[in-house]
Amino acid sequence: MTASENPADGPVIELRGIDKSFGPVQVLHGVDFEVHAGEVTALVGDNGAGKSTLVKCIGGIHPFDSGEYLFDGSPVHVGSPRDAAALGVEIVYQDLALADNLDIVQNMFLGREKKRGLILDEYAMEELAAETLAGLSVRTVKSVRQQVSSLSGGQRQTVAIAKAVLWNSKVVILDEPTAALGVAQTQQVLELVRRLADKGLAVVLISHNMNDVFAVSDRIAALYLGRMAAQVKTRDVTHAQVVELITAGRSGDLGIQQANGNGAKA
Ligand SMILES: Nc1ncnc2c1ncn2[C@@H]1O[C@H](COP(=O)(O)OP(=O)(O)OP(=O)(O)O)[C@@H](O)[C@H]1O
Repeated sequence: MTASENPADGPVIELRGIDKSFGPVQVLHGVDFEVHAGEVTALVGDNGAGKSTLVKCIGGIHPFDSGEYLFDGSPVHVGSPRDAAALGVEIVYQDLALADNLDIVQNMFLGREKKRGLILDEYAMEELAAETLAGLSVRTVKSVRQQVSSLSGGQRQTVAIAKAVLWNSKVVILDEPTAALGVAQTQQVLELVRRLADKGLAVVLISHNMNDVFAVSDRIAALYLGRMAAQVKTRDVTHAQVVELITAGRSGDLGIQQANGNGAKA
């Protein structure tokens, strides 16, 4: 276990004072954000608050204008998704980007196929795909050779998450993974999200669903109009306070200490 896998240690990712504009429009204003190993950090905020933009800065898709990006405590330059992947940062988007006409193994290794010489090592990929799914206690998928088009929404989300953790990821960012799912499938995906953190990964969960946020997160980071309104321990806040943070950018009865994520430990 490396230092970053111990939740008692510092954040895996720490962003300080991130500013980001698109042309004349400033979308992120001095945003500080931390994610910790072994924890689920829910990133919440109203439509247009800047959640996707922040995550795309973390994933190297958008360069930010100013601010610092620290990984395991050291400053890094993440200028492309490849840089982010090299650090072990993977983003699973809501629209998933799985190829329907390919099977689970082909999807999980798409663009990063294992080869023996010039030949695809189908057996090794099959085994690793099955191992990864089993390691995440995913039992709903019958065969790793199943076409992705035949999977349910929850199974697709599961495959997309398994694909992200296949590459020794340290940080997995999930963009609204339950948005299109029914009750039972949402439950399965949330359990998987929790297991990822329990295995030592740092998980960021973008969500509009307060029930999901409170069911699975350890911390909540609330963006309001491109500013970080608060980062708090989930156990230190109520639904009503989080809703206030999202809709008004503050919560009257939330202490400054907590708003800075330094709330008293229970
Ligand atoms: N490529 C872009 N060019 C110009 N403006 C952009 C671009 N991407 C995002 N924006 C603007 O930045 C702001 C924040 O958008 P962003 O998608 O980050 O919000 P969000 O919190 O993820 O919202 P939602 O919950 O609706 O997905 C919005 O006003 C949006 O119009």
